Amino acid sequence: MKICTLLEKYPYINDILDSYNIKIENPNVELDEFLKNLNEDELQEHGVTIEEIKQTIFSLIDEIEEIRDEEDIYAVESLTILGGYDKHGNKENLELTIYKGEIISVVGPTGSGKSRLLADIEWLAQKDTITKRTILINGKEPPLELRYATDKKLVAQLSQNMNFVVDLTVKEFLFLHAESRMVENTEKVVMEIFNTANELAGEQFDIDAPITSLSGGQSRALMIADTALLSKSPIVLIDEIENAGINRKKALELLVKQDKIVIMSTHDPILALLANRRLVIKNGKVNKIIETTLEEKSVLPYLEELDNKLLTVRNKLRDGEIINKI
Ligand SMILES: Nc1ncnc2c1ncn2[C@@H]1O[C@H](COP(=O)(O)OP(=O)(O)OP(=O)(O)O)[C@@H](O)[C@H]1O
Repeated sequence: MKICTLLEKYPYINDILDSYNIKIENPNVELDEFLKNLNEDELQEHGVTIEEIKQTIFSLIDEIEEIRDEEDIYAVESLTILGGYDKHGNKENLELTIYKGEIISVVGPTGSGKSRLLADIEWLAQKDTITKRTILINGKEPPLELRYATDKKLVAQLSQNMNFVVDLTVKEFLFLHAESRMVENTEKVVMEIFNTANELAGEQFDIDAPITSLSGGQSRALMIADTALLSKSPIVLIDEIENAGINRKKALELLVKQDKIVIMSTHDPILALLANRRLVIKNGKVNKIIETTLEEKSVLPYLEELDNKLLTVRNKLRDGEIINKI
């Protein structure tokens, strides 16, 4: 490949050459040719050989390609669920495509199969779960390595009973995660997640608090802020966060703002109506898909008012007050 093409594709090569004071006189020559014509004596002053420079350039290219491949994996535009069979073996007539930035709610009676649907998505099922559903990413079967890789997770899960077990402070935990993601400006990202988590949480917490000391609501607020602002996973599954002690509406807005696909199983009417569409599960299959109309959405303020009233009573109970009128 010619030097000019290489530099265009991998501008970091410039930094390598600069560090050895190598100037490019003719960018139209092939890399091998260019390297062959370097002055060995001058390079010796920098304690490096032509072969070593070649190796450094090739390993840089490999590294960049690996990062680019990974970025491609996370570039999810859509997720498609192809139907399988219900609990009685009847066919599930379903071909549903969900696009990034969409919120889908999953509703249905207890035991109907809501968690199973989320598990199928998490597992990127390929007719190999009890429901025989198939999950496609960008309209295609996802690569096998994605299903088994522990470090490349397309799907992040948030659930009601999630707790931290590591002995770190909030700050240490966020720094560790941000550094492992190799983000630029780690401190800024960490503070953004921390502040966002505090906006979502019912009660505030300190950045130096041990994460094991956080309440359920605070832990979930931290996980949601972390998932939205740091995790690469483009698909987020939420299993019943109704009593999670967090601002649910803000949490959903935050995830959608990051262009994630959000799928949540819920019994909470407010959450269900915040979604663009809701899947009604019956006997282990998606029985209906309902678009949330403007008319349905217009009920939201009323439900939110009711919800706030209930919250007031709950707080009064907690504070040992007597409940009379609301
Ligand atoms: N299509 C299916 N075929 C066979 N079994 C199924 C199917 N769908 C769900 N099940 C099974 O039915 C049981 C109940 O399903 P699941 O736990 O998903 O229900 P749920 O709606 O999440 O209930 P809850 O609201 O109580 O959490 C599980 O054992 C699950 O594996």
